[in-house]
Amino acid sequence: MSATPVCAVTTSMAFSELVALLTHIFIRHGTSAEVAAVLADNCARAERDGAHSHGVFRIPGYVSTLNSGWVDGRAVPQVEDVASGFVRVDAGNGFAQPALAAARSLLVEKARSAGIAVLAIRNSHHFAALWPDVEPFAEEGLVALSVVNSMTCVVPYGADRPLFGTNPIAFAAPRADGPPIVFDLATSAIAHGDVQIAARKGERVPPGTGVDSLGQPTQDPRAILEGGALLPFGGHKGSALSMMVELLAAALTGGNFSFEFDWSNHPGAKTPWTGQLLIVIDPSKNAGQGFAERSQELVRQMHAAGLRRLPGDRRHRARAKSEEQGIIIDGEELEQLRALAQA
Ligand SMILES: NC(=O)C1=CN([C@@H]2O[C@H](COP(=O)(O)OP(=O)(O)OC[C@H]3O[C@@H](n4cnc5c(N)ncnc54)[C@H](OP(=O)(O)O)[C@@H]3O)[C@@H](O)[C@H]2O)C=CC1
Ligand SMILES: O=C(O)C1=NCCCC1
Repeated sequence: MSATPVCAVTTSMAFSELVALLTHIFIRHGTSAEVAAVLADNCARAERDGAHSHGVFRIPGYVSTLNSGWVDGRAVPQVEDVASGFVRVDAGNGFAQPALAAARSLLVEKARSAGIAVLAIRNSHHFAALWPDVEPFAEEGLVALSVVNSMTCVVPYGADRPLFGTNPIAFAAPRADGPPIVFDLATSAIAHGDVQIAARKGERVPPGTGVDSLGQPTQDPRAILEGGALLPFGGHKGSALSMMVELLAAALTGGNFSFEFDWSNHPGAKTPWTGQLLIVIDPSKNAGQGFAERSQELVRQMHAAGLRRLPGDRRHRARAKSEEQGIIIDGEELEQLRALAQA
């Protein structure tokens, strides 16, 4: 499919066409071809699935981060086989996804032989959605859980100032008669990316998501971004999960806590320099339990109880639509991408 204008302000692109454009932009701004391929695929998947806060919206941020020298787009991840169930990767100040790609086969081999394996990625940057990291494991019959910490912008429940990142948690599990069960959520009441998008569109954010520079509740995204902060989802419960993410993604991997890095010497840098942890489980080790059938039964009962939308359903609907009509890109965003491809 070639880029076809859908109307005055949007353009439809095939997945492969978007990947090619993004790959070109990444290489143009200093990544190796290997890194560009991984990041472009990751970002195009997000756009395809309607995960706009982590789709092409992020490309100018990747570019300014690369141009600032904050991240090494040519880093070659170093994979270490640490123990029977533990793999460690030093991402070499590169992005986390190429580090995961480098360690993936060893991680799966260990999970299949020991029943469980942990991947700890440090010295890395994660600027994307987490579900593309976990979903493929469930497509292979494995259960995967991942956490990443991001930059300080969330006030812990009961505290006076921001300390945690928006710290997402993603989970994927196979099921018998459908796509894997996947959820991926920020532990803040709203992702930072969605606050930026609301600010750009001149929209307000939902109540209870953020505070201004005086700590007063606000629905003005600019007040949150300019000196204000976000709140955890679900009060003390989301705050506890966010604390857990700091421990698993930073303390356990050797990465930075959300408050431990300072990009002030790298103007334009946007990606946090933190850590990522993945836990992969082979459910077949619990012989005879038929995990995928049991998860299917859970889904069946949830639907029987009246549930209309499972986590992941909206993404799969968006994916099906993109596969039918192409990925719809906003005209201004496409212009910006083409400019970055030339710059
Ligand atoms: N790299 C980083 O440091 C960070 C990345 N992020 C990313 O930001 C993205 C967005 O996070 P967030 O805004 O919290 O995500 P959402 O609140 O939009 O969605 C969270 C999860 O809940 C599901 N969901 C949403 N609404 C419903 C509903 N009504 N019924 C059932 N399920 C529902 C979603 O499924 P569905 O997708 O189908 O809508 C998704 O799995 C994530 O991909 C996350 O990884 C966030 C913070 C930091
Ligand atoms: O949306 C968010 O929150 C973030 N996304 C990418 C990395 C920084 C935080």
